[in-house]
Amino acid sequence: MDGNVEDFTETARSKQAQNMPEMTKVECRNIDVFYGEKQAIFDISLDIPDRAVTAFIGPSGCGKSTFLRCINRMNDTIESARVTGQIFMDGADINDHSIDPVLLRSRVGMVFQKPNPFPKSIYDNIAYGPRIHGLASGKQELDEVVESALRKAGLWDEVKDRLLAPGTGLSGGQQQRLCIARAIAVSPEVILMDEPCSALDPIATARIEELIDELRERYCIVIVTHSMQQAARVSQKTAFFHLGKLVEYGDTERIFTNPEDSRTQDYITGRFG
Ligand SMILES: Nc1ncnc2c1ncn2[C@@H]1O[C@H](COP(=O)(O)OP(=O)(O)OP(=O)(O)O)[C@@H](O)[C@H]1O
Repeated sequence: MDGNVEDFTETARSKQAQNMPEMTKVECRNIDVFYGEKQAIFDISLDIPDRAVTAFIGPSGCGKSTFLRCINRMNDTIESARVTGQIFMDGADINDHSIDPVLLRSRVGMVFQKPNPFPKSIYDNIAYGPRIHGLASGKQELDEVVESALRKAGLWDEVKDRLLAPGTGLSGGQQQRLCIARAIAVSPEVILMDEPCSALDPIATARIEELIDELRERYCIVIVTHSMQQAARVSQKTAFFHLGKLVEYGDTERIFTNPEDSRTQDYITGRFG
């Protein structure tokens, strides 16, 4: 048979995705976040689409990271933090008492500002999550999961001959792609990225941006960025935050060319922030 079925299905799926109406993956409703007495997020409601990149932008301290951390319940790990409101992923309330936050965090992976590989080999950095979550039944299957994650993160060719070398021995950009591969290895549906390029040089940044563009065909991606150029390059949706409030949210192209709110206009034209 000419061409294989999987290729065909994937092509059809991505074609379908281009033509399909936008599907919401994560619905956030009336989110407030407090650190002790201090309120950091004020009544934010936002629908995040699947198979697209959503950028969170806004001046320092406006609450981008705090809001991002609500999506995988990372704020649960901060003692003073209290979150109210509801977040639904595929219609299910992620704060429901039946949801295991550890499992949730494998479905909603996170990549941080500074690459943070484990002090383990490249192979074990990737294999760690699948082992814990029982996602591979033997050595061969685990090898396949590791290879597949490294390929999707665009790192396989650079590391395939040194899988047992320490992850911390890679360059900064490679370490960040290793962390993306580590998130991918547990088959997430959503990937949260908190300023993933801020510690990288322009070439490594461009490589990560290309990767984000490739990954959006499969995942719902949310990226916090200080770079407006980066938001414009990689995202389809942009949310502008200011003083803990969501000021404006919409198609990236519109936000950057025709913002409705004067605060958004001032921020994107560099008048504050
Ligand atoms: N762990 C914490 N304990 C107390 N307050 C916090 C904590 N984390 C953040 N805040 C406060 O909450 C507000 C929002 O911070 P957050 O880090 O979410 O903003 P941000 O927009 O991501 O900022 P930046 O762009 O500088 O990273 C700030 O006033 C910050 O000081």
